[in-house]
Amino acid sequence: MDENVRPLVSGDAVDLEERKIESALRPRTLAEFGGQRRVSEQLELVLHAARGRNRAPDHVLLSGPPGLGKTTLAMIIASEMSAPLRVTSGPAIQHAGDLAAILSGLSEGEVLFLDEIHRMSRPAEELLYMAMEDFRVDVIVGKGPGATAIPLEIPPFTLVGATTRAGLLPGPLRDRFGFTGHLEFYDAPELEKIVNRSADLLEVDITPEGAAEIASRSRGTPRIANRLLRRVRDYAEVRADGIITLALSKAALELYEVDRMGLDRLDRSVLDALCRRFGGGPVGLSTLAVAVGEERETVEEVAEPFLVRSGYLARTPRGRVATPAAWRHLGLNVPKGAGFADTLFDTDNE
Ligand SMILES: Nc1ncnc2c1ncn2[C@@H]1O[C@H](COP(=O)(O)OP(=O)(O)OP(=O)(O)O)[C@@H](O)[C@H]1O
Repeated sequence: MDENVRPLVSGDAVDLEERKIESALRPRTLAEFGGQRRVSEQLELVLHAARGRNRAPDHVLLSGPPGLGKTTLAMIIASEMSAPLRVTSGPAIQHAGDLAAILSGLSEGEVLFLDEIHRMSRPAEELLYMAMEDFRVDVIVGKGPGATAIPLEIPPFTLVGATTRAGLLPGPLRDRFGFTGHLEFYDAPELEKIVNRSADLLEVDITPEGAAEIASRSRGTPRIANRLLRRVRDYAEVRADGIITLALSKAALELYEVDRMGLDRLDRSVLDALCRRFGGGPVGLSTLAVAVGEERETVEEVAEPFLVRSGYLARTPRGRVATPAAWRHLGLNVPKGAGFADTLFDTDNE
């Protein structure tokens, strides 16, 4: 992503200090984990039962847009099971051997968190099938026709896979998870609680209205709520007396270009390109991404879920389409007959 246009709310690069704060704000137990009531309750049951049987819980697949708590839940699973946690990610596992090395180093009951599991290489994926089901991997020794497979037992472990794209996971992989939880965007009261909890941990004074304002502009995402809180705190400390009130939240978020619907620069530039350059669409995702100078994945995974959910953008079989709400949000007149007929087809196809 281009540094100059990195938006405040959807950018994923934070400096070390910010990372430390983010980590300090992570809930440590399911009881502390606000929202996602259904997934939380289901998971609580799975973990409770596993503890009762003194066995590693079934493998868990967590899906949903970035920043909703997948990593946090993986950490909670490990801590609720009093088990060690090992963290890796799909892009880091390019060869089956990389995965074999990780798996063979696991201790009994360990939780292996595999982020972005949909980006793992195919050979590694096939190795994972056997490990998940039989707690065994075949280590290939040698090359070519002389290569032999040596079976290697691995201790029972719990895989926690996380993905923003559950649909991209092959069926056989998905089927090997005993529990699948889909994380939804948070509603405003849930986010408000998260903002208040974080403010408490950061020892920041905040009024209920100030917290509500930050929550309402956080795109249903705790990571964004926490990040906005930190920026508003900066503003409060530098330009005021340190107390986050409604007026102060509004002024700070305006300065950071987060509008009252929670749209940031990236979101607005996607809508802007869609409406002004492509007449509202339909336009293919790749073309749209080039027009806003972003990676296809950034547009699809960072901006679109919120734009679709907020009713500004629709995915149709022929491409992305701006809805009348998008035109209005940009202060533009809605053109007559601007191809909204397809908007009922919510599909990933270009
Ligand atoms: N339910 C929650 N209650 C309180 N804070 C939360 C909750 N969910 C997430 N957070 C906070 O939001 C931040 C982001 O969460 P997390 O890293 O778990 O998201 P993620 O879904 O793994 O994102 P990504 O897919 O980008 O890795 C964390 O710092 C955590 O403090």
